[in-house]
Amino acid sequence: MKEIIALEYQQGILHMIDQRKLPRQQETFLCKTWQEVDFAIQDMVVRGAPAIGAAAAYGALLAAKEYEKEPKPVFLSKMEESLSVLNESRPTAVNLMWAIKRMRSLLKQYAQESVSQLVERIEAEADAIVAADQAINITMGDYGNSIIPEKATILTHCNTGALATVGIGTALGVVRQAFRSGKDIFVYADETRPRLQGGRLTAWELMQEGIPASLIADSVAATLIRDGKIDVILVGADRIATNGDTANKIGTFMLSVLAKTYQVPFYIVAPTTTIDFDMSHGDEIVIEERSSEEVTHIDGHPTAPEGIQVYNPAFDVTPHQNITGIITEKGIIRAPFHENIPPLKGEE
Ligand SMILES: CSC[C@H]1O[C@H](OP(=O)(O)O)[C@H](O)[C@@H]1O
Repeated sequence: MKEIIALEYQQGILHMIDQRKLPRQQETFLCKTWQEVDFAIQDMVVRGAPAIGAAAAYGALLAAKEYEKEPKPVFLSKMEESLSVLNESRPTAVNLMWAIKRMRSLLKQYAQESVSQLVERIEAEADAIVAADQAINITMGDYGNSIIPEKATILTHCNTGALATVGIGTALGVVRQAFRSGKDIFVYADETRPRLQGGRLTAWELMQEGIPASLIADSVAATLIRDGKIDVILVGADRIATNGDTANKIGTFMLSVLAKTYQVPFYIVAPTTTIDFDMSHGDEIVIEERSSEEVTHIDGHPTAPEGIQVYNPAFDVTPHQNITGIITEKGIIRAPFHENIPPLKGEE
């Protein structure tokens, strides 16, 4: 089975699957400049917390290549300008800011080196972020598979697969590992209004993999949960506070309330790069608001009356009290999360 690769850097160009066009058109979006990466993240050509972190890292590399002929002071100044813009391309997913922070730290730590050496280090760092995410996805998938019963019916929300990462996925990575390990699982995938990441992207990934599944309108989940049809709910994350409060795609909070009411296990699946160690609770998380057209149009066709007011938050925050566990590459973190969320490596 051909692995899905959301983005790939090849000889000065960042190749991305254009996720705005899937599943009916499989097109590649080419980024030759950091500004094109900034646009691609904002317009969700590439999306998903880990994937946009990797995209931003290669955006930094494209900037470094663009400015590498400049004198070092000019190079460093222009790099900071580009990193600042990339850092603002989407506000909620912490992986983006984490990738930019890694590039800033690298430029500071090796500021005495030549520009060409700095460019090489930036490329190596971007490649390392990709390699790490690929490995982390497998480890998380295996930890997650340990809590998936044989013949489990799993509910997913949004897209948390290969298209949201640079590996096999987070929550959908757990689904993949369970399926690949031979478990007879079934998936209900929320279509996830308004951008339909579930209906377009997760459905496509599940069919590519041959995983038995049904696509559902988001509101169907409540009846399935009430009627005991769901054994476990797996969702991704964009930012996790150190008390376990988690920002994820809009609609996640509602699922968590249903899960708690009907005692269905509700797991977040995310790498520790999604934990914001500077944030102690979810109230502080900035929730991205996106355009009205995402709600009033489908595939560019208007569905709502012209001029209707729209409120379109792209994420919501699930309180830690509703979360059974957080599946990471370091194991499954359970409550009390503020005690069990591991310190950053090197801060142990
Ligand atoms: C690997 S989890 C990705 C996470 O990102 C998605 O948001 P978006 O499609 O807007 O980037 C969603 O919240 C997923 O859970």
